[in-house]
Amino acid sequence: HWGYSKENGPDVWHKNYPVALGSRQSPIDIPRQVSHDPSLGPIVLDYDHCTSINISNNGHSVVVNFDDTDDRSVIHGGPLENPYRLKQFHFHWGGKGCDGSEHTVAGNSYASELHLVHWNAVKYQSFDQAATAPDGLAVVGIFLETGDDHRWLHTITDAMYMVKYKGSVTDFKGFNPKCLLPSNLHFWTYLGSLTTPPLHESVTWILLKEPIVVSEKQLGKFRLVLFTGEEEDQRLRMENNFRTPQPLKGRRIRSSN
Ligand SMILES: CC(C)NC[C@H](O)COc1ccc(S(N)(=O)=O)cc1
Ligand SMILES: [Zn+2]
Repeated sequence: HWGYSKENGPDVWHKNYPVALGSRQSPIDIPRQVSHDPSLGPIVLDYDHCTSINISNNGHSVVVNFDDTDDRSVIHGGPLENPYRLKQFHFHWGGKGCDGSEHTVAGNSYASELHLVHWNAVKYQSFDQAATAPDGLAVVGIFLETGDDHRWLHTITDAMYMVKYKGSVTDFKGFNPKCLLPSNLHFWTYLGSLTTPPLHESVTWILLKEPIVVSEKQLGKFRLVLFTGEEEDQRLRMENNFRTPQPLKGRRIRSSN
């Protein structure tokens, strides 16, 4: 099965997922100069009646899942022609003192990257169906840099204790990811893919320019989570669960204000 080690990591994913060598793969490096598109309106995250359900360890990341049976939590505006429904969010991070973001900015990585995953419920009947369509998904990427404690991240890192092992899941209700947003929503946007298998080329990426700040101590709690299940002999710490930047292949990246 795919993972992030030498024998099953990003460099060999193309063997089982040939789209890994495709023309709109993610993540990418965001160059210093990006064309500013004044026609790009602001993105709006309507998460007021947010409905988180649980938090789980899927063996690749820690995921907070949402009830996506109606349009209670949606993102719209920016490059999007429809509202997209919030399905889950998860993180990618590095090892102790090392960077672990997936996208880079002018060649620079951040300590971690948060992905808020949404799907186009106007055009498609389910997340899995939307995930195979070129306009099916919209993922908001938020960079995490180290500094002071993040005032709300502890609710997530405390819950991570409960999902130490692959396959574990625990209740996680009433969490509104709005508390994880930076102060301004200026963004870059481009057409890309899932950054893990099945690597479907179905994602409109919306990357926020302003990182949020979390402490090294809080990031350390991410690394107490394991890639491996409770019944496995090996105990592999979950860290460096990121794919490195992929070829741009002529794609345009647009910048909001
Ligand atoms: C059946 C298939 C579509 N299921 C997909 C699976 O849930 C993985 O979904 C995802 C969702 C988001 C991402 S990322 N890192 O690009 O935000 C990667 C994989
Ligand atoms: Zn991700």
